[in-house]
Amino acid sequence: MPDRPTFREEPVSFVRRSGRMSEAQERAFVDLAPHYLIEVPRDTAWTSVHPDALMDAAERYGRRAPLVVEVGSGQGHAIVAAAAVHPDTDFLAVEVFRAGLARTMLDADRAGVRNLRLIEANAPEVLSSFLPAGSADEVWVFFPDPWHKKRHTKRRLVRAGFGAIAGHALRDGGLLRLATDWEEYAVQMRDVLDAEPEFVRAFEGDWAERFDGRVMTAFERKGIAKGREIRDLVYRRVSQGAG
Ligand SMILES: C[S@@+](CC[C@H](N)C(=O)[O-])C[C@H]1O[C@@H](n2cnc3c(N)ncnc32)[C@H](O)[C@@H]1O
Repeated sequence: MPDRPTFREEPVSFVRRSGRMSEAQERAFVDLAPHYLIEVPRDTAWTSVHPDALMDAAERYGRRAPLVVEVGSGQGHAIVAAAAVHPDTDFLAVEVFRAGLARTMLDADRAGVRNLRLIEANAPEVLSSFLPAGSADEVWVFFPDPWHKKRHTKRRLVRAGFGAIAGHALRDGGLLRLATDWEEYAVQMRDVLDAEPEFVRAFEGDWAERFDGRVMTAFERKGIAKGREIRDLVYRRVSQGAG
């Protein structure tokens, strides 16, 4: 019996966007991907990470350092900025949006960022299959698609079961940081993670303080412009049985 979730049977939290990439973006894939992009061995379906593949961080980054993973990194604004100011930490951006990955590589290259790698794949698969257990110090989920229509909420990334998926990749004591401008999704995230035995709240009161390592992205700006509250959450992974 397989002991990993089979993601092809689950609704995914993204739609594949078509649309052409600009010339610069196409070039990023040719010129910059060899340095930045980690090719993940795949199963037959596009999104399926091969269940036997495992990332060797020391080989990928050429050293051993704390690892921060951002899932759904979009254009890469947050992770490129963080990688630039924390050269002693390794960063991994996981995204399905090719033009966003291209933009991330171009910005990283321009900023001289070398401690960043990118993966084009369905994030839950990367967290649960490709990253070795306990290999990440932090997992970030900033402004995930809210899928606000009732019939779509099952597509949300942070839903029942997500704690186990993120918890697999995180080391004991590691942090799961989240932010959203969608109040009802924020409440769902908190309910889901409060119920996960391997996580405890790392904040007091109803919501966490704004994470000062998170730069303002277009999604946050848009939420603020629409008068929405930005909600931050942060959870600490505890070893099973200790929490
Ligand atoms: C609303 S955007 C936010 C981007 C970025 N975090 C920010 O704050 O600017 C959400 C992003 O998550 C990506 N995404 C959604 N589901 C994903 C998944 N399962 N795996 C990888 N990326 C995903 C989407 O392609 C999109 O770029």
